[in-house]
Amino acid sequence: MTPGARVQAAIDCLDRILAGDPAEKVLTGWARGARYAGSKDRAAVRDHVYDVLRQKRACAALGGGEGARALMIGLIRLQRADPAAVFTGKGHAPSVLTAEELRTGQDAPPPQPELPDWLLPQLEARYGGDLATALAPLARRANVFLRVNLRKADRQGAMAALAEEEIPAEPAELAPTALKVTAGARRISQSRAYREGLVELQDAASQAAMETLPLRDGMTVLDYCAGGGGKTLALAGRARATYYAHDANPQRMRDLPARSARAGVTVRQLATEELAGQGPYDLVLCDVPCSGSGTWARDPDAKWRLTPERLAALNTIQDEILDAAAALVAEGGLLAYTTCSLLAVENEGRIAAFLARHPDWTCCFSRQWHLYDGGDGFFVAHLIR
Ligand SMILES: C[S@@+](CC[C@H](N)C(=O)[O-])C[C@H]1O[C@@H](n2cnc3c(N)ncnc32)[C@H](O)[C@@H]1O
Repeated sequence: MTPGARVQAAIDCLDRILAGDPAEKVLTGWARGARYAGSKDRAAVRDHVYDVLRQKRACAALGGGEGARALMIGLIRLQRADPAAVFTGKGHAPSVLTAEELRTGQDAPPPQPELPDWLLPQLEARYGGDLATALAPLARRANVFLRVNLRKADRQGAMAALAEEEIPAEPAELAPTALKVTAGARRISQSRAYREGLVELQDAASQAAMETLPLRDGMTVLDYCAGGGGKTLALAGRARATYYAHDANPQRMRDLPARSARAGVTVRQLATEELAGQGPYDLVLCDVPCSGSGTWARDPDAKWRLTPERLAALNTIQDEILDAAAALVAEGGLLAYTTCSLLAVENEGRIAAFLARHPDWTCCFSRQWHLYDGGDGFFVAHLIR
C-alpha cells in the first residue's frame, strides 16, 4: 500500500470508531478484509488510528474538525508533515485538500488534556498544577516491557536470548525482573525467548506491584480475578507456592494452561463454587476490573468510551470483589488489591470504603505508580485483618 492508501484506510477505520465501534474490532475486521495489506501496512494503519485516538483533541484542533478525515489531517500536521503530500487523490490516497482544509489549523487553540472533560477534576485533585506533565505520557506510544521469568532465566540471560533474535532490550528500573524493549517489539511473540518461557509481556509497574507482595515457598495463593493470568505467573516466578486462579468469566483464563506450561509453573484453576473448599488462602490477590486509566497510552480508545455511569458500576464491582475475597483470606493472611488506574475513586477510595465496611481490617501498605514513573499507572494496597 502507498502512504496515501494507508492514510485512507485509517480514515475508513476511524469513521467506524467514531460511529461507536471498538477500535480493536474495527482494525481486526479491516485487516481480515484487506488481503492486499502486508504486515507493515497493517502496522502503519494501526499506528495512524491509535496515534489519532491518543491525541484526538490536538488532531481536531490542527485538522479543523472532529471527523475522521480532519483528524488524520491534524495528525499529519502534529507530526510536522504536510498533509497535501499524502492527500493527493491518486490511486487509493484521500482526495486533495479543499481550500477550507488548507486554511484550518493555522490558529489552533492551546493543547488541551487528552481526556474527556468530566474526568479532569478527579485528576486535577491528584496532580494539581502538574496535571499536564503527569498526563503527557498518555499522548505518546507506551514502552513495551517484558518480565523475565526467574524460573528459567535471569535478566542478562533473557537479554542475550532476545539479542540473538535482534530484539534489543535493557533493564528497566521499575522492577528487578523488568526489561524495556527498544526495538523489534512486534516480533516478541515469535521469538525463542518468549516461546520457551524466558520472558512474558508485562508492564513494568505491574511487575513492581507484584514485587511488593510477600511470598514464601509453601504458601497458598489465590488470584481471584486471574483473567489471562499475567499476575499469577509473575507471582509464580518468584516462589514455590501453591497457585490457584479464578475468574468470574472462566473463558478469560483460557490461555493460562499454555502460558503456565511455557513458564514452567503449575497453576490450578478454580470455579467460583470451589473457592471456599480449597481455602482459606495465605494471599488473595484482587486485580479488579477498572477503568484502565493507567493504560490509556496503550489503549486510547478506552478513555473516550468511559462514562461516569460505567465508572460508578466499576466501583460497585470493585467493592463486591473485595468483600467476597476478604472472606477467603486465612488468619494472618494478606488481601491485596490492585488496579491499572490513576483515579483515586478506584484506588484509595475503594480501600477507604472497604475499611469503613470492615473495621476489623487495616491497610498496611499502598502505592500508586504514575505515568511519569515510566510504566503504566498502577495501584496496590495490602490489607490485613
Ligand atoms: C483487570 S482484569 C484481570 C487481569 C489479570 N489479572 C492479568 O494480570 O492478566 C479483571 C478480571 O476480573 C474478572 N472479574 C470481573 N468481575 C469479577 C468478579 N466479580 N469476580 C472475579 N473476577 C471478576 C474479569 O473477568 C477480568 O478477567
